[in-house]
Amino acid sequence: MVVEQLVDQTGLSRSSRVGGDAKSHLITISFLTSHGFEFDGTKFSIEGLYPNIVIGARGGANNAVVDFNHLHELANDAGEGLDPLDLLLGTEELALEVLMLVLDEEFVKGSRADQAITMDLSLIALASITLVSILFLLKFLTKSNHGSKNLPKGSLGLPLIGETISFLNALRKEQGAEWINERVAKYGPIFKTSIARTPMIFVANIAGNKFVHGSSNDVFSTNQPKNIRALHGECTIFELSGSRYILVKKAMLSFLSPENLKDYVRRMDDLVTISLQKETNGKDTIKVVDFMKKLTFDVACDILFGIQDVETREAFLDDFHLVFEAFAAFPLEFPGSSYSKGLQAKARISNRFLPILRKRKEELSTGALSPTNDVVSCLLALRDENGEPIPEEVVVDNFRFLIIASHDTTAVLLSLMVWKLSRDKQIFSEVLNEHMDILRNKAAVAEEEQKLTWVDIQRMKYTWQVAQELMRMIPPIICNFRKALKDTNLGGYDVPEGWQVATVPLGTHMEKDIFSNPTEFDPSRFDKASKPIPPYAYIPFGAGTHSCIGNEFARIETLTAIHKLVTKFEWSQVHPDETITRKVMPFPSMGLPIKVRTRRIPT
Ligand code: HEM
Repeated sequence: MVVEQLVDQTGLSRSSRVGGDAKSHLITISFLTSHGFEFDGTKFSIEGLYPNIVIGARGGANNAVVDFNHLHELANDAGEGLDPLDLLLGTEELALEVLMLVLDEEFVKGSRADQAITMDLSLIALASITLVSILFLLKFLTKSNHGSKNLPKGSLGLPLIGETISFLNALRKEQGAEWINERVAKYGPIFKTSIARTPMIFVANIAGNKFVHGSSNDVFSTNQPKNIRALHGECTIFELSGSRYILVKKAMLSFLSPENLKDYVRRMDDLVTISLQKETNGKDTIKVVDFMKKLTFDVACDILFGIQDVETREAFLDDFHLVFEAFAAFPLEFPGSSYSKGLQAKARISNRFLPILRKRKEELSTGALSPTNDVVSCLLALRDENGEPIPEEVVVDNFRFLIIASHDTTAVLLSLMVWKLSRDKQIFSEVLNEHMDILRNKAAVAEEEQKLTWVDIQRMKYTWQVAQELMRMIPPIICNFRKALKDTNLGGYDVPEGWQVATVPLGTHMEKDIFSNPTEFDPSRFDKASKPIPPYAYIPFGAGTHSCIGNEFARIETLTAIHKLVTKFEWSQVHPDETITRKVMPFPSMGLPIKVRTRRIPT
């Protein structure tokens, strides 16, 4: 049963089943070899990387067995829902990374690097007991630290792993709502858990959202969990506070406020038109997810940062993708892990960006460039209360932050829109009518005048309602993190200083007392005339002080791209059953390939 579960849930293939010990974990040789392990007939090792980790093999050449018998038994005895299977039930990559974590951190750390240790089954069993002893000791210590506190109910899982694997697994299958609902049913809308080695309190109701997002900055800060901060940087707008935060935010807002955005509509029209032409030229199939990621990246580079050079953009894009991948990876640094690759990519982005920054600085000093030219120039021209410029690190970190905040989020929304429009004829025909009306109104004017305007964007009401409903059911951002700066009380529970708190949009978005028939896709909920949505209930763009300042930018970009797509092309999904999967961000699982052809507009 355990073996079957492992094989089913990891998707690992195995050529034959050997052993059959229900409490052993089987990993196929092909899986290990494809991840760099070498097999010498009896045992595996990774030459070079991990000379002192060797996994015992038994039953011939087909399977390696990692025996967590004792871990399993002890976890069962503890009766706290601890499941060592979680260790190996993630994706192949996660399984390997977690395996490494367990072997590397707990078993092998103390050994001399030049001494190869063969971990045969009995050694692994012995090590399992040691591991469990350490884990329970840690758990005991963790508990005793907060013994007198009234913490929310919930499980912290295993100290090292917490509930990371089951959480990431649920997201991967777009079952985040189920993961949350299960815990809400068991523990209530405020519950504790531990993700990515960080104890956390999840909040899934309006009162909790209001308390967390509405509190002053001395109660909760937007400081991110360690693994996310390492990827974003220490000086992003989320990590800044006080006057430095206000200074940087004002600079960003000067580019993102609705008044200024009016001027970008034509430029967005140009960028979308050119990108679509390039992408569809000579092709009958395009991959929507890749296209949307590139489009939103190009738009941010061009409009916000004035980076027009195509080669520079492409080099940046590859590294940004590695950083995104790392957000979804188990936060473990070892050569070749996704997390390490993300950190290296982050460093390369900074190095590539620094010469651009220095050139802008020089041009600003000679007057060749105005601070209103782009966000970087604007940040460089800032002076703090002492008349000092802000450190370069702040500019670099916020360049990376803005690209990350603006690009994948909007690419998610656009991909979800195309996915939904491809499979729902009625919604598609209402959207098409809205856009054809706008096009018909422009038929009589000169070509240059046919570009979209701010007024046209305001007329795309129904299309935006579809987008809003998609973000209700599949919010691009799954959690908003806060850190308690002092002991506080949330819904009757103690929140210890230093703990991470996460509001979960799905908690209220799928609440039937707020959104009737929440599993039904109904854009009319967002029609002004229908039942008003209470504050802090609908939070895809967050709420309160730190709510998204790019929501209007995202709206214009989404509506412009959908306008061009529906009016210029007809398309159909290559895989009509394609589902949504979330590796942090929810994208169509196969990248959403569509067959496209130019739309014939009746004369
Ligand atoms: C569909 C697209 C987008 C979604 C769903 C989204 C979502 C969010 C959310 C949920 C937050 C609040 C996070 C929190 O409270 O912890 C946020 C903040 C932020 N977003 Fe967005 N965002 C989107 C697009 C954009 C764009 C296009 C930009 C910039 C051009 C942007 C810039 C920012 C910034 C700077 C913040 C931080 C504000 C602050 O801390 O004061 N976002 N976004």
